[in-house]
Amino acid sequence: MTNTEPQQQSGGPRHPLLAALPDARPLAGMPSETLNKMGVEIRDVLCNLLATRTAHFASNLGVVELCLALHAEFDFQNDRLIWDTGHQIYPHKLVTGRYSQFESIRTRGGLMGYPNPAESPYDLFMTGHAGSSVSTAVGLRSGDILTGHPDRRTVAVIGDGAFPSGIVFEALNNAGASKEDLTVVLNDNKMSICHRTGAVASYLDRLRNNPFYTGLKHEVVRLLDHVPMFGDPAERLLAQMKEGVKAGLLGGMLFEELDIRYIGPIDGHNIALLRKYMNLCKEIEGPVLLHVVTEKGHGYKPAAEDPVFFHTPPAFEDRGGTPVTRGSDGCPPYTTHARDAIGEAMKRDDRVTVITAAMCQGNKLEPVREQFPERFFDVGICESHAVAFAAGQCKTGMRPIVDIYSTFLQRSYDQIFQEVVLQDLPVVFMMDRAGLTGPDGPTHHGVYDIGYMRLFPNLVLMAPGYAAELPMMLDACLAHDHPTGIRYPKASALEATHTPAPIEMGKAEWIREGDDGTIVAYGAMLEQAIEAAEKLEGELSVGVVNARFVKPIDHEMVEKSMADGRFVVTLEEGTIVGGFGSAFLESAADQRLDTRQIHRLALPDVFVEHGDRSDLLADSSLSAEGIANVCRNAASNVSVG
Ligand SMILES: Cc1ncc(C[n+]2csc(CCOP(=O)(O)OP(=O)(O)O)c2C)c(N)n1
Ligand SMILES: CC(=O)[C@@H](O)[C@H](O)COP(=O)(O)O
Ligand SMILES: [Mg+2]
Repeated sequence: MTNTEPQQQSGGPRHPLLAALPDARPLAGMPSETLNKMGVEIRDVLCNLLATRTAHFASNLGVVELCLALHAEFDFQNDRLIWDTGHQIYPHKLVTGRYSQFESIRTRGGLMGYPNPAESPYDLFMTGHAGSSVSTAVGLRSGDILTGHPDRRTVAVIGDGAFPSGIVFEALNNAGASKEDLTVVLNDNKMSICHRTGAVASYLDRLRNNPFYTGLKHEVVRLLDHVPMFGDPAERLLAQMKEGVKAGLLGGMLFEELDIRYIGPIDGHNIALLRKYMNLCKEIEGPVLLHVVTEKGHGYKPAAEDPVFFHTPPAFEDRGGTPVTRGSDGCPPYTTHARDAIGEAMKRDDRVTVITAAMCQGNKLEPVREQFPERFFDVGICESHAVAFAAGQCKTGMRPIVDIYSTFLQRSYDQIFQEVVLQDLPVVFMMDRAGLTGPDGPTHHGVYDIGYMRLFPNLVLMAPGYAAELPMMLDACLAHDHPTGIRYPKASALEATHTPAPIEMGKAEWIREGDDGTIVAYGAMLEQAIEAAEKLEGELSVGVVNARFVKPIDHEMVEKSMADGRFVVTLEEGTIVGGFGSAFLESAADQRLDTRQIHRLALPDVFVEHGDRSDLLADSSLSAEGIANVCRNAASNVSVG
């Protein structure tokens, strides 16, 4: 499947070099040719993995040589290594003693798809959000000095997509001033998930054209050396230009001016060269930025040609060099409905804009980008900026939609507070992936937004229970002159058969009435609620409410659902702490209702692991069967006097 197939030894293991590695230490003694052979094995493992499941692919293919060179030149049992974001961690896992468990990656109970300190001392932080690597590396260096370990070296590897995050510049600001030893490896593959955007991207493009990389440096410096240093003013001007040009040849002036030595760009697929420059970095005192050029998807041609699709492709089978994916089944996901609703709103009203923080592909916004290029904004992995930018647009009378995954929106909490809700600006937050994200796990589950958003005054928060509601909700948000938010999970959207009640701010929708109890679902859990009520027919008469709003919550609905001592089961795909169930309890308590009738079903107050979404939901009784059982218990246990 790889361009360079590993040689199967008769009767031997398929990946003899990887299989023989207890940890990364033996790499130090290996010649670069052996490491190249190990690289072939790693790519073979990666390609085979993708035949079985969706996983991060192109980014991992691109860092194989970089990973091997790093582990050959440093000892990360003692030294410190942080992979920014962590989605490109697979080669690192394969060489740090986890080859034999690798088959389990991204499955329940198996290896995580991100760094995980519980798995290995080689993984220092559990991460999945981009941008923090340089900061944690600067902190590690500082702590190692304070605790008497100045011998330890510190390396952060950060991609060009993550690099423009504001926090990276905060860290470089600190690193340059501290003058402590630190190596930042900038892995420049010209890609974020989509094509990278912004001025830093253009700067990196210019650095790539640097003669140092293109091989012309020696030649140009030789020519410049023939420019006379003394003589008439014209010659002196030339001499000054010579120094300027030389500085330009070295490139990286942006970093040099911050007291960070810039080296590169160098070929990130040449292990021997990488090792040479890593050694140079070790020699240099103070912070160094090593600019490494790689190809995302390197070693598997289709991935190199289409790194956007192959960032996290669905499982595919390689048929003679052509990847063949299985067709998807089921109803379209909420994300598709959200995208269509955004497109329609932009068609109708030219004040509407959409802002993504580097997730155009994940949010399926490509057609919107094509149709409305002047009102589509990809600001890069800069969520805080995205929100403040939206606030600025809003002030001018525009109607921005901020389309960000729930978990990544956490990065912009203060901008939501200060720039948007405190100003009461009508920004619309579309919180995609609000719920369990399956194999990505705890770094990516969007399970906190209900709690963290509902604290703010002015903000109206809602969640659709079925597909047709999403465009109705977006229209309601855009017609509302205050901040609003809509949350929806990574799941296919229920195609409800009833005629939806019109959206009225703060009003729930009754789906069916019941004499014994009521299930009140916030968002996509409505599907399981309806199924549970149907299962219980003949046993219990259970009503179903589509709550629609967590803020303002429908107090009348709360009162009515509990009337005559009926039990209530609240449902949400979010943490039990401070979520919809809590809002329901608060409303019931404020109305002096008997809160013993209320049972909250939500995700537990722990970090939920990675795994299949429906399995993880079932663990918390958030399956139709689980909900039905809770209703049965509630009916038999709750006695209201
Ligand atoms: C804060 C945050 N926002 C968005 C993402 C989603 N995301 C994961 S990887 C990625 C692209 C990263 O690009 P780069 O750092 O260049 O790594 P590459 O995949 O190119 O190797 C994005 C946008 C994230 N993980 N964290
Ligand atoms: C590493 C990262 O943050 C993204 O690649 C993320 O895994 C994408 O998630 P989706 O596949 O749900 O878009
Ligand atoms: Mg990149």
